[in-house]
Amino acid sequence: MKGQERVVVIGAGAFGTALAAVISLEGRYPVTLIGRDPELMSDLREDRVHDAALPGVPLPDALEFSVEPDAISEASLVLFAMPSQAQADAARHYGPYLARDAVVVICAKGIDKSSGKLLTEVLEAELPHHPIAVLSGPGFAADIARGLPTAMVIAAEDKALSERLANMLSGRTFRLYASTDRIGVQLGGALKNVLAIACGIIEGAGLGDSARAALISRGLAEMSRLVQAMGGRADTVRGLSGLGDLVLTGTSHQSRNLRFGIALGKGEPAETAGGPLVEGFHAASVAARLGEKFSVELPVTEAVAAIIDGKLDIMSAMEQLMTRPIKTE
Ligand SMILES: NC(=O)C1=CN([C@@H]2O[C@H](COP(=O)(O)OP(=O)(O)OC[C@H]3O[C@@H](n4cnc5c(N)ncnc54)[C@H](OP(=O)(O)O)[C@@H]3O)[C@@H](O)[C@H]2O)C=CC1
Ligand SMILES: O=C(CO)COP(=O)(O)O
Repeated sequence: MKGQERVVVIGAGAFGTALAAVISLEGRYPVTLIGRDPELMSDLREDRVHDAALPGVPLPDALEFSVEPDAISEASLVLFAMPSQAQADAARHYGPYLARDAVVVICAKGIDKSSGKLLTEVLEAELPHHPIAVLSGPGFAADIARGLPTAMVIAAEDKALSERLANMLSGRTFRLYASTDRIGVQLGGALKNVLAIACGIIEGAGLGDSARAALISRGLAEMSRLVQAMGGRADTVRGLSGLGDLVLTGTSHQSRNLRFGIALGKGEPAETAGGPLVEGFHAASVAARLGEKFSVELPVTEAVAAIIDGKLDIMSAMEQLMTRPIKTE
């Protein structure tokens, strides 16, 4: 990244708009938000509010909007803020417009379902000449956009790059920590969604707050095992991406994953309660398969995947989890 920095955020949904707004508000770099719907982008330019995604939140005057992919050609930093299952398509579509030394940041929390690969692997295959970083951690789009204090983590393989990105994107209300553990940061973001669904199931089925606390700590142990087996650092998930985000989305009704779990816990079928934006709905089965591939026990993740697939009912899942062989902690 040389010369004048320019930031582009692709994906004019809740998270993309919130990120573009909070970065633009600092006034340090020109920021453009790219969406696909010309009418929406024109309304955003005109009204400076995203009624569907962030109702009532004013967007900064300096924020630019575009539907043109070539708006990214001047950007030194490009944030991919579309859902996990759309990241590969987006890379194929926007890749040809990237500037030669542009850095790409994955802002989704999931695993690619069709390949079973981490999103960094998917984007590296599509965009082999660009460094790929990952942004994750606890932060609801609405909180970020409203200027409430939020801390997240940004991971890049290169330490200097991760620190540069954290400095570049942090501001008065949005604070980023730097990491070099892209595997831990991504898996923390993807697996916490599955565990937030489990917290929701517990709530919806009336199984009590003690069960939720047990699930959060045993879920964390599960995340650490998979991260380590896949080459990441176990302690990463005890930070913002992992524990931090699990505490947020496992307890706040703002979370779509928690709300989906509550609906399951109340007996709604997964097909009607789920949707493209419940990332854990997609990640559960693929994470369970990763557990098998890397010979790691993921009992909670496996139970959530089986409940979603209609292979296990909630009370049987609970019995299975409670009667596993006794272990040391
Ligand atoms: N909402 C939140 O609080 C947070 C969300 N995240 C993560 O951010 C990701 C996005 O979530 P969120 O913003 O809430 O979802 P939204 O549905 O609000 O936004 C998704 C956006 O992605 C766009 N999109 C979908 N497919 C493509 C594609 N192939 N190319 C370009 N754009 C595409 C959609 O555009 P269109 O409308 O044209 O389909 C839409 O604008 C998820 O992985 C989520 O886990 C992370 C932290 C917080
Ligand atoms: O990841 C999030 C906040 O950190 C958003 O969670 P949900 O996708 O469950 O709403």
